[in-house]
Amino acid sequence: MTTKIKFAKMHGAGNDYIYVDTSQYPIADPAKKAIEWSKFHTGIGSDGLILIGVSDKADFSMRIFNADGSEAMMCGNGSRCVGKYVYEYGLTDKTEITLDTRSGIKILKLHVEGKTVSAVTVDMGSPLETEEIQWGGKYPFRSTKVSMGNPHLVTFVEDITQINLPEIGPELENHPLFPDRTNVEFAQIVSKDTIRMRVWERGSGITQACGTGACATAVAAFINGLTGRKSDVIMDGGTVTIEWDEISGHILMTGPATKVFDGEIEDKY
Ligand SMILES: N[C@@H](CCC[C@H](N)C(=O)O)C(=O)O
Repeated sequence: MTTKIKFAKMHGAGNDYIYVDTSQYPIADPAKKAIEWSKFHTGIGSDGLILIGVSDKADFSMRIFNADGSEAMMCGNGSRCVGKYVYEYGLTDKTEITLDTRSGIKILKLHVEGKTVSAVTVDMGSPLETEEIQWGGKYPFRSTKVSMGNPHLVTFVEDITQINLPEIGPELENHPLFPDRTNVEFAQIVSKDTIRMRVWERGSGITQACGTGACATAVAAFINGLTGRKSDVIMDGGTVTIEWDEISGHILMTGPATKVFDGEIEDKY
């Protein structure tokens, strides 16, 4: 059988996903569709698939599938785009939205200009665990593990241009220390409130940006005394601002959300 699925292609700082409103277009096998549709030559082309749905605990729900079909716990850039989607497609007129994710309920604050959402601030909750790793041998650096609901490994280096991310990214993603694999960030401190970061994402490879990765990087920078509580994280596709609130202990991520195009694709099952 074949049905037609309407979707939106959106990106947050260049981190691009296919967004489907499952209240209108249920997807039977999202892991399979994420693999098929994410392919650049034979699919739509994306870093993965995001499903927007209903929730009995929050205004909306979000599920995120990487380009390899694995389901992740959370997506920072995706959550901002979900905020833009539900407002601009008329699913809500609220500018403060609760979002049910596999890593808990997140609060989105929409920055609206006219009828358009230009940016979104997401309360990402508290970082769950942090741990320092002193590598030896092949890896001449120290890294910080940070969980933002999903796992990250952040390494600060003097010169980020010297990092061969296509080689070291998958090695660290699949290192035996991380049985569930990990997202891998390399970062360079630019100033007390600015960080340059590149990412190898678990399940998607090099992406232009990673919201949870930016949060993890800002957390690792602060706990290592490299920055203050608020910093801009500059990634290949754009910049997000991360603030670790001293009173709540929560991470606030502010950044852009952009629609690229609307489309329709046949779902054969
Ligand atoms: N790009 C996302 C994170 C997507 C999930 C990640 N690859 C994982 O497997 O944990 C973001 O913006 O946070």
